[in-house]
Amino acid sequence: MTETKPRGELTLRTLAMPGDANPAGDIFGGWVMAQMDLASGIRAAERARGRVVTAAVKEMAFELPVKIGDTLSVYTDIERVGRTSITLIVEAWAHRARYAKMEKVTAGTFIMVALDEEGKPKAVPEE
Ligand SMILES: CC(=O)SCCNC(=O)CCNC(=O)[C@H](O)C(C)(C)COP(=O)(O)OP(=O)(O)OC[C@H]1O[C@@H](n2cnc3c(N)ncnc32)[C@H](O)[C@@H]1OP(=O)(O)O
Repeated sequence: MTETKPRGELTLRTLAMPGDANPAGDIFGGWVMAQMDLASGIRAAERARGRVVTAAVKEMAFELPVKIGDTLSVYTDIERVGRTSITLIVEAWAHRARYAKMEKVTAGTFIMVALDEEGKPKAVPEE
């Protein structure tokens, strides 16, 4: 990866722990996706000013591994607001435990949908 600067707002930071890894010390992709989903939910719920749900995840690629002890930072950028949906570009960056550098490890497109109290899609309010 050649990018040196994350796209979007820092939405979530967390630490990759041994319980999230395989015996080789590589963090499970599902754990990384879960952190990205959480960040999408936080950012989209702020924009929707209410409950949201993940409708789809697209174009996800794991380009570099996350290792035990890395700090994972998840950045979100709202690419599009539809009637009820919010599309976010989500990037996960690892701050390496042993090296003072950040690397983009994964990115994906998350589509979140605003819901009303009955769980039906509802219009995203004006900003
Ligand atoms: C907190 C969590 O993350 S929950 C865990 C995972 N997520 C879930 O369990 C969600 C389960 N799915 C659902 O509840 C429903 O399918 C919903 C609410 C996401 C969508 O319900 P639908 O009845 O299909 O709603 P509808 O057809 O009106 O689509 C709503 C919006 O979502 C968009 N959308 C729905 N599915 C997709 C998809 N696969 N890809 C892209 N956009 C989609 C639509 O384009 C529409 O956007 P717009 O209003 O901005 O034009």
